Amino acid sequence: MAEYNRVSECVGLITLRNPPVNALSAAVRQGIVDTVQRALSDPNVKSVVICGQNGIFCGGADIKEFGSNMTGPPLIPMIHAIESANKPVVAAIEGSALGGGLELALGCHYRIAHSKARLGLPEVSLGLLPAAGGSQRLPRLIGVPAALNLITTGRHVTAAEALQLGIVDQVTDHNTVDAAVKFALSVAGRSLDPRRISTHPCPQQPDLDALFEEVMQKVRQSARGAIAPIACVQAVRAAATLPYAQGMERERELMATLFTSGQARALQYCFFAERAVGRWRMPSGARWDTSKPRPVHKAAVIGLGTMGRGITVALAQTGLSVIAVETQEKQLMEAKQAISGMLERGAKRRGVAPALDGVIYSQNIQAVADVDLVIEAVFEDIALKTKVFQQLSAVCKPGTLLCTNTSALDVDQLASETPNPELVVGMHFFAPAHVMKLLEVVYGPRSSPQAVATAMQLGKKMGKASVAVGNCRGFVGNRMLKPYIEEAFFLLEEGATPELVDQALEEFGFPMGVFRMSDLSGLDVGWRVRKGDGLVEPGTASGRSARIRQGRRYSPLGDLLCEEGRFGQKTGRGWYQYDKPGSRVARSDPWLHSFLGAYRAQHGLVARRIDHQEVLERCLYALINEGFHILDDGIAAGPEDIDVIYVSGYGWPRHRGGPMFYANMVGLAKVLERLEHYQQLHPEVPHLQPSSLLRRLVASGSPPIHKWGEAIKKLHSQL
Ligand SMILES: CC(C)(COP(=O)(O)OP(=O)(O)OC[C@H]1O[C@@H](n2cnc3c(N)ncnc32)[C@H](O)[C@@H]1OP(=O)(O)O)[C@@H](O)C(=O)NCCC(=O)NCCSC(=O)C[C@@H](O)CCCCCCCCCCCCC(=O)O
Ligand SMILES: NC(=O)c1ccc[n+]([C@@H]2O[C@H](COP(=O)([O-])OP(=O)(O)OC[C@H]3O[C@@H](n4cnc5c(N)ncnc54)[C@H](O)[C@@H]3O)[C@@H](O)[C@H]2O)c1
Repeated sequence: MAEYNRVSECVGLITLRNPPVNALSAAVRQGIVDTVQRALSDPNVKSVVICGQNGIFCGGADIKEFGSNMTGPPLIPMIHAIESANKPVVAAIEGSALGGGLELALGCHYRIAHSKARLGLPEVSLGLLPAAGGSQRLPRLIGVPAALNLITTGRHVTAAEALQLGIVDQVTDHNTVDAAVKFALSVAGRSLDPRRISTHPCPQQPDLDALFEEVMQKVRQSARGAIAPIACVQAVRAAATLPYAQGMERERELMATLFTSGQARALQYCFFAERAVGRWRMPSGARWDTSKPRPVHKAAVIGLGTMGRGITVALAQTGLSVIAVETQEKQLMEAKQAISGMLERGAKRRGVAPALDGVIYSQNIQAVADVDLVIEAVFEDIALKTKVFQQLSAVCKPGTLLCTNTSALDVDQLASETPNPELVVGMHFFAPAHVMKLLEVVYGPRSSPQAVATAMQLGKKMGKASVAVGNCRGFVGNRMLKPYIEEAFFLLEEGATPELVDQALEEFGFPMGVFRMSDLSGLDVGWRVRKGDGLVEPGTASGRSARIRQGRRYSPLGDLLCEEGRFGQKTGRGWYQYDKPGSRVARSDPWLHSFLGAYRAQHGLVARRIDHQEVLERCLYALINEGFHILDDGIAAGPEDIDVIYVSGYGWPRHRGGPMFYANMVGLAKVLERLEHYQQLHPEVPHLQPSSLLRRLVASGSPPIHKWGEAIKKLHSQL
């Protein structure tokens, strides 16, 4: 709703009231229509101010309404009525003015913003475009290049940048509503014609065609198959080349296509999923809203290799004091230099002072005695980690939370080696830890809810998409990756090339296919894990039996490449070749193709034609199938947790919503049918055997994804 008051005798003050972000729900839109009409028809009112309650102007259209039948007055005529008003209307912007919120403000004649406010048109990240006139008014106000940048990226700008761009007329450090009321009084009676943005032409832009061509090319490249950024460019082009009314018609047409698209559904699902994972729950019944996190002021990182350095930076950047411990002197010196560099570069980017003094370096584990939380990032070796945890338990003050960044070791086992297993959780960061958005917070049966709450809160402070998951081999992300990678290896054996597999996955929307990714992260990483699992048998045994290990199909292709010293980018050779070790540009490698030919011949395999569809089905459905196992096992509390992990940590294209959302879109029955098909062809591959949860969901009528939680509970209670 919107509340109306008369202030300073002749200013009509309209306050949007719809917590938490004053989204433009049907009731708010009706409230605005009614209160604007009331202000305009009151002869005592000379000007109008629109603001939002609780320090936020407006978070835009109510996204929750999009999936339903939309009722209430539409936004476009509502904003048009404001712009056409014969009394000045001033937007008082505190907090955020985003999407429809900024479009509402652009319909006002003036905009006053608080210095801490943020403004933007983020519709593109929801698979939409600013379709309440934003795509037409913003270019008219700030010019085509700046509008293209804001609308195609959806980025939020600070009040200072908004002032510089000309989006707002004034920025205040004081009470924004008071400033806006004062301003409204000062402009009462002035001509409003120059203030109606829709009546302006777009500022002249030389070589418009070349500009749009260049932007379109860039946008297509970075969109990786997403359609909204392209529609955004088309809408701005309409603003630049057509009269306003025709531009609005084009905006409507483009929005009509986007609004009902699967991509918009996927992106809006991601928006809510990212918020839903913060409301974590454990199988014990412990939950986010009943578990109080401990305060963390001082933290420690043990082991300053690749991960420890990034974790130290991430912690220091949130303002924590960090004790960084490394046993090797040379490593410690190198780490100090690397961490300082990262902090300096990060601070420069954010325009703040680097938190160099926030980090204290030490070779002595005793230095961590008074920290509130420790993150261990030493070598992946259970004996070493156990020793470190025992030392920490002896050194740290009572109640210090002990976290491990292990990628694959058993968090429960580590916990059981400490006197206080309830204080132990996994904090699984991804490399580089100060950049990657994802954090898996891994709890074991003995982790206390408070420990989980503390790690989740710390993750949020670091700006991570933090997801609480149960303990199992590979947790959620890496466990699902295993069948995906294995299928890719099998496809090579059957006739595919790394180029074909990668192309199919990249066209699907991954930034890198599985083989280019493997070259980047290093083939030796998986090799070490497979060796540890007793799967690697050096040598050149041939035939089918050489490819069955531990009772299931196994491809030694990755091991054979490692035996050749081909570890990927770092050695300049892997699934592709590189100009030199460390180079990033992958080129097709004739050696690899002859190697594959010789391998198939040696194993009696006949290469067949494999198409993109098969690559996608085998790799992605195997991964999705593991996701269903994970849900069935209770390792992830819901499909949103899996999807957030994949979108924020594994490059799953956001416009496809994550693997479980994708399965829901494809249709569970279809996923099941294809898995059954491939399982018949490859009976020796257990990960192609459809999960019983998938079967049960299909048997219960394939409920939509937001009902899976309920369905899983019901199915479990029937077991
Ligand atoms: C605002 C934020 C920056 C606040 O962040 P903060 O961290 O403080 O809080 P949270 O993010 O945790 O949010 C708290 C809570 O609020 C929920 N929420 C936030 N924003 C919205 C929203 N806009 N709508 C609904 N709910 C919202 C959030 O989910 C949290 O609740 P939860 O229970 O999930 O924990 C931050 O929240 C933020 O960034 N919000 C999103 C901002 C945004 O993206 N805005 C744009 C929205 S889309 C839009 O505005 C579109 C406009 O251009 C209007 C277009 C008109 C459309 C009309 C339909 C036309 C149909 C076309 C068909 C044509 C047919 C034909 O003609 O033929
Ligand atoms: N590298 C990745 O991509 C990645 C991703 C996620 C998780 N992890 C996990 O993070 C952990 C660290 O991995 P990394 O890649 O950073 O390893 P790394 O080899 O780069 O660094 C480990 C560091 O720990 C130091 N160290 C060893 N024993 C120590 C001790 N007792 N006290 C203090 N320091 C000690 C070593 O000197 C070394 O500098 C592992 O458990 C790994 O599985 C790695």
